[in-house]
Amino acid sequence: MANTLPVYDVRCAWQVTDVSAFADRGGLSNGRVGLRLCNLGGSKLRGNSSLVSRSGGRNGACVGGSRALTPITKSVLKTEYETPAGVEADVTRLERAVTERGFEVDSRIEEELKGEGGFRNVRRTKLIATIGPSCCSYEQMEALASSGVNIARLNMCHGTHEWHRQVIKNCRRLNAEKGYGIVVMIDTEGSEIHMGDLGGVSSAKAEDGEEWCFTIRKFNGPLPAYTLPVNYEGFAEDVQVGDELVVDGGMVRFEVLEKVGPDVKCKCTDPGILLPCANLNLWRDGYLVREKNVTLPTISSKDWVDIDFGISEGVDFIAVSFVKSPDVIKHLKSYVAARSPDRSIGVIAKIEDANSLRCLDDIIRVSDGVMVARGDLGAQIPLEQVPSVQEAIIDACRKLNRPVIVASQLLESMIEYPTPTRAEVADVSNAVRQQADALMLSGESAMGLHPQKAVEVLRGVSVRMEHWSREESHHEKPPLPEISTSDTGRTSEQICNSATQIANKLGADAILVYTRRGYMASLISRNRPDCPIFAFTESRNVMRCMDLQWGVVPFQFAFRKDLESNLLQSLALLKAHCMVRSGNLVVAVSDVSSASQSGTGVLQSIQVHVLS
Ligand SMILES: Nc1ncnc2c1ncn2[C@@H]1O[C@H](COP(=O)(O)OP(=O)(O)OP(=O)(O)O)[C@@H](O)[C@H]1O
Ligand SMILES: CC(=O)C(=O)O
Ligand SMILES: [K+]
Ligand SMILES: [Mg+2]
Repeated sequence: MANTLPVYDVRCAWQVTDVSAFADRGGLSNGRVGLRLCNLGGSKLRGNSSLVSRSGGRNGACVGGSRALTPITKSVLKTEYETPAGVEADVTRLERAVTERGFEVDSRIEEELKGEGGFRNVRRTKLIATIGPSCCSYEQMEALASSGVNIARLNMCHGTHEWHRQVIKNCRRLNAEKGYGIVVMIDTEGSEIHMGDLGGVSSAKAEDGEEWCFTIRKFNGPLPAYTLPVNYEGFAEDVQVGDELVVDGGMVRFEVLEKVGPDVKCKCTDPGILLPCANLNLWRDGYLVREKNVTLPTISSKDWVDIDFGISEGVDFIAVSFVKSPDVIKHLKSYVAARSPDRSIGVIAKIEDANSLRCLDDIIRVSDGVMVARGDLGAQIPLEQVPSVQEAIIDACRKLNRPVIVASQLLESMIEYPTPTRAEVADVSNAVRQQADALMLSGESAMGLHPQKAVEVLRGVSVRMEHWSREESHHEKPPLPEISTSDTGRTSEQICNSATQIANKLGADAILVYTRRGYMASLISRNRPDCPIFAFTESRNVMRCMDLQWGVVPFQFAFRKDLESNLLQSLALLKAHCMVRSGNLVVAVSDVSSASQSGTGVLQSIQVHVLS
């Protein structure tokens, strides 16, 4: 079998290993493995479904799947906190930049601003890439970063802490050596019902009509044929004969035939590729069976270990899977605040559990951001509801002033193919048009064949659609409801709303905001102004956290005594570095309190400045 492989463009060793594992398992005949590899080599066989069946669903390319290579090992709870790896180098570089140059900004943005397009072409939608075996080396990550990735996501369902630590190190190194501002997000596994690992192989294929056994028995090493382990002890008790078992958001489906002790015998009704740790959902008489998942903790004991790992590594965001209520987010936020008193870590609520839709606003209010996790969400609510729920979540986040990420299957076919489908481009465009703060790649970057191309597609589509939306809906934005409750909050909010209106009316090139914790930057971003938002802050931590927000370009900068001095000083620096030009018009606001000359209180103002 292996002899046939070199004929084709098989790109890296793990794919070959993987295929042999696959072939050994007897999942596919040798001939078909050969054909699949053919396909991995490029686009020539595209659409030739008689040769390459895509009935494996979204994971049709999963001979390239990778879990077998990075088995999950048991992690050890870290109680002592070390200095997060590489954070020091990153901080030192930033401090040096701030002292030597007076400010710090992501080198990629700096290049963009110096270029032809200047302000106008700055991408407003932020890009997130899940890091996996296809893109985890320093060079591969550099390629993704140079194509515009703002945030690296680490899915704690896969890989060891050692593996994740190395990826985080690569991020720090890129920031320190290349001047990038890559932000790090971890994503918890959650304890919803899912399959265990597949005894060391990276995937298995279930064919139509085959009988498989889902079992709560534990195995060490290879699994018996047609057997799949389930992580949840109550599984065999909870299922009923006739239930539909939906795997991985609908990629494979089974019907429950019979229960025998710890084993549940099922018949495959929708064939496809089974991946380790894939989520399982039960449907009965056309309804999702919810009871079982309600009793499982949102943050499992493994998740707490992973969260401790994230805190000790100095990550910027923690995304929580299968959030059901606001309480868990509140709990985690206070835990993180106690464990990491000097650095804030943003907590992102993933909306993928049907229960979360009943208390969506409350969840959004207590979170630092939200993710529309369409993969699992699509298994818990009817698929045709996903687009309207996505729009509702985006709107709710805008109203409540929280950043929102649209995730999963944006460019799913690019796991295999070098170009996206037209439908995928339309889906990405739609999310950009809805003005989500960020778009996220999952398998496309983690285990796909074209991670960099996928990022480039997101970037290209974002810039194009943002441009088009600005032209189309100029000044037609409906007013947002007021969100502030305190007097100072209301003042800031009105200042930001008015600054945006002024900037839009005057066709400003940028809004400059001087902000200590990023709140004012978020209030401006919430208005989705026509021009980019340059957000100056003193804190590196705030700078990183602001990078999730739509249209915000974060700068680190040492504040002067008042808005006017900050404005003049930062413009002089930007001009000296060719990032602004004569004739540029900027609107500036600040939450850095400046005592008025007469000493009678704090003055907030909007300044308009045309560069000489
Ligand atoms: N660190 C990793 N090591 C190995 N494979 C990975 C890693 N991260 C992601 N992958 C692969 O990429 C696929 C898609 O990644 P993604 O993060 O969307 O995970 P998922 O398991 O589908 O679940 P979810 O996103 O709902 O947590 C995974 O199924 C896995 O095969
Ligand atoms: C991202 C994720 O967890 C999902 O779509 O299910
Ligand atoms: K996850
Ligand atoms: Mg999910």
